Amino acid sequence: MLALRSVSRSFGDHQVLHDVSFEVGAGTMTGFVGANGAGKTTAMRIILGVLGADSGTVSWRGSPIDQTTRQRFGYMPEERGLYPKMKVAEQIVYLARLHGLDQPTARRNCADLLEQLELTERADDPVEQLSLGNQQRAQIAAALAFEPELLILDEPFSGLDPLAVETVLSVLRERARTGVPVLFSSHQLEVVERLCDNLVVIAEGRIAAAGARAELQQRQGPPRYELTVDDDAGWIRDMPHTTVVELAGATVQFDVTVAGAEQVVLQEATRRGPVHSFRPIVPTLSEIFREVIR
Ligand SMILES: Nc1ncnc2c1ncn2[C@@H]1O[C@H](COP(=O)(O)OP(=O)(O)OP(=O)(O)O)[C@@H](O)[C@H]1O
Repeated sequence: MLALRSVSRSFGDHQVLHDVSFEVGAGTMTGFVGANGAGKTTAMRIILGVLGADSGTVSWRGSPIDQTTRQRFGYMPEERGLYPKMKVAEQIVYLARLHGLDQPTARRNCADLLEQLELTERADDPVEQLSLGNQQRAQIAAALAFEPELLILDEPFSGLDPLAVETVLSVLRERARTGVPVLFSSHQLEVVERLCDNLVVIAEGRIAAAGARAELQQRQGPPRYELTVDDDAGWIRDMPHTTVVELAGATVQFDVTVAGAEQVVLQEATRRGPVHSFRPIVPTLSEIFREVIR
């Protein structure tokens, strides 16, 4: 498990990270979400040791991270980093070899990854001749080629078309399934909440929320329901432990302040006539964090 504890960092008198703490567990895909400039890249660079923290700690499997440990982390930096003139496969094999893999394993991993990422046909092309989306897939292959223990990816989905997002996602999910923690950044919460079960939300260098998507959705506000009956639903105003949020003729949205109050409302509705629909309203994370991520 990767753990950050109270990590702070300033550039001059601009404090970019304030007491940042979160964890990325084995086998989970964790989305690290925040607006442009929120501090995602800075935090990732601190995890990778490219940058130091002013205070706080980063640990991997309970121990501080050293140079040898870092060698086993796969990183896709924001500025990308493949050599434009080198051929795709040659470069991936080279990088895998740099991380200690023998030639046959490096070649095999490269071929497997290119196939999974649908890049096999471009294996012998120089990186600079690939479209930006394909260059991005090649970057992802490079980060994965040496069988890393941990994956840190800076905006791996930006600029990819929807089909490419699915391809990259399935490759990352497969890694996560084998126990590799995957942390990836994005400034698009609506993308991340669809792609992963765990999220870390950062706003202006502070962690606004962290945890499982389902928990983050539940922690916010009282449970809300929507009911549609046959005619005017105004009677709901007199029901106990309910607060009407919106009433439009036969359809009403209401919050309950006591668990089970919604069942009493439903019984009353049924007693009065036909019920056309009744459902809990679970807000999307984009709705919950609208103020935080713009
Ligand atoms: N080397 C640096 N020197 C000075 N300021 C920096 C440096 N690196 C980052 N910053 C500042 O730190 C803040 C956070 O930047 P960072 O790149 O970590 O954000 P981010 O969340 O990754 O944003 P983006 O989505 O735009 O990449 C920004 O205000 C940025 O200008």
